[in-house]
Amino acid sequence: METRRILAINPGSTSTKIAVFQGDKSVFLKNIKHTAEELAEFNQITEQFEFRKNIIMKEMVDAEIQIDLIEAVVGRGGLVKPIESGIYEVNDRLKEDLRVGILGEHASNLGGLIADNIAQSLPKAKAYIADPVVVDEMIDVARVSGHPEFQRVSIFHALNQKAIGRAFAQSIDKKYEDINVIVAHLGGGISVGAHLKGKVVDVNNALDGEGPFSPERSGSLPTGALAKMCFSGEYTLEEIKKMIKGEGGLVAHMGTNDAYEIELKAKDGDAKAKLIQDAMSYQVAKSIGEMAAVLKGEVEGILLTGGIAHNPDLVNYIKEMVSFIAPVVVYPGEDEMKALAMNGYMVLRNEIEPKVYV
Ligand SMILES: Nc1ncnc2c1ncn2[C@@H]1O[C@H](COP(=O)(O)OP(=O)(O)O)[C@@H](O)[C@H]1O
Ligand SMILES: CCCC(=O)OP(=O)(O)O
Repeated sequence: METRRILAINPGSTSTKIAVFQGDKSVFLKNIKHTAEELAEFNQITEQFEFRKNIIMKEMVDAEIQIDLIEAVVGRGGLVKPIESGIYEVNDRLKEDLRVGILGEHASNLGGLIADNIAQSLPKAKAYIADPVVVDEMIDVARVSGHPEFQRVSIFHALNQKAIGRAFAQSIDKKYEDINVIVAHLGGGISVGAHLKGKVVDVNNALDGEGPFSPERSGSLPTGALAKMCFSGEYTLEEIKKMIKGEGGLVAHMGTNDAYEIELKAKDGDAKAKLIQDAMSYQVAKSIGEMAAVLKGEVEGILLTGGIAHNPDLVNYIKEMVSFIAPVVVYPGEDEMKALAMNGYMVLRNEIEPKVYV
């Protein structure tokens, strides 16, 4: 029996997920949900460090995990500099970039920081991040926006999108690097990526006002109206930023980041809940159509994943709009915990060399 233990830490915008693996077997998995009110008391993501770390430690103590035996702590990577896909050992430069949020603020910035803090308290553990949200494989033409002052950037659920792309490829006995797929991750944020033979050549910036709206993000907004609002004198920059991330999307329309609550309300006959849920589904389907054009229609599968992919009404809405492109396959939830842990396990087995963040 494999004794090496790996701790995977995944701070998301609406949850903190933790898993402990013994070798390649999951021995503990927990998803702690955070309400919008609970998180509203923190002005900056780094202020949530103690809150989220304490939850992780308490859950492991309650579950009687032998913490001292953990040899690798792998956090979901955050908004560091754009980097290639892979696993990176946490070093001082990485920590500094996560702390200042060199590309912005997101809960995943805490992944590497908490992993490092926990690893340092253990006798033989090292800390890593894997496939952070800034994995950048975009083609040049996709980077150009409508004004040279603005460049499109790759910020998305890279870890889960790639894990699901690989799982789908395996299910059809092909290699991820040989097929084209469109992956829509439907979580606290929503990203829709065009995977061209193993590279995500275009994807919406899921964090900062691009693509479909999500439980807590506005997605693309009418630019002229937004500019006017910015200079109306009625809002501070912080307030506008919150409209785009944190208090946009479902939170703004419905007062909650819980898509399940909206699903139940819509089922119960609440017309507003149904309209907003349909609008979110409609925007996801439109983005999938865009990515089909990026892949010139050569699409092996459209893969829906993330917590909201549990919602059958939303999934059916999207399927009706996009099934003409390619078969739609649903992977509710995510494969991030396993992906994080397996990256750590491969390092422990010397099967892969962790990359150095510079
Ligand atoms: N069984 C379910 N049915 C419908 N929606 C769900 C279900 N489980 C989770 N969700 C919704 O998924 C969203 C969170 O997705 P998740 O991928 O866990 O996000 P994140 O990692 O960004 O916090 C929440 O809005 C939640 O309400
Ligand atoms: C920063 C892009 C990834 C993202 O949106 O993650 P969450 O859905 O966990 O917020």
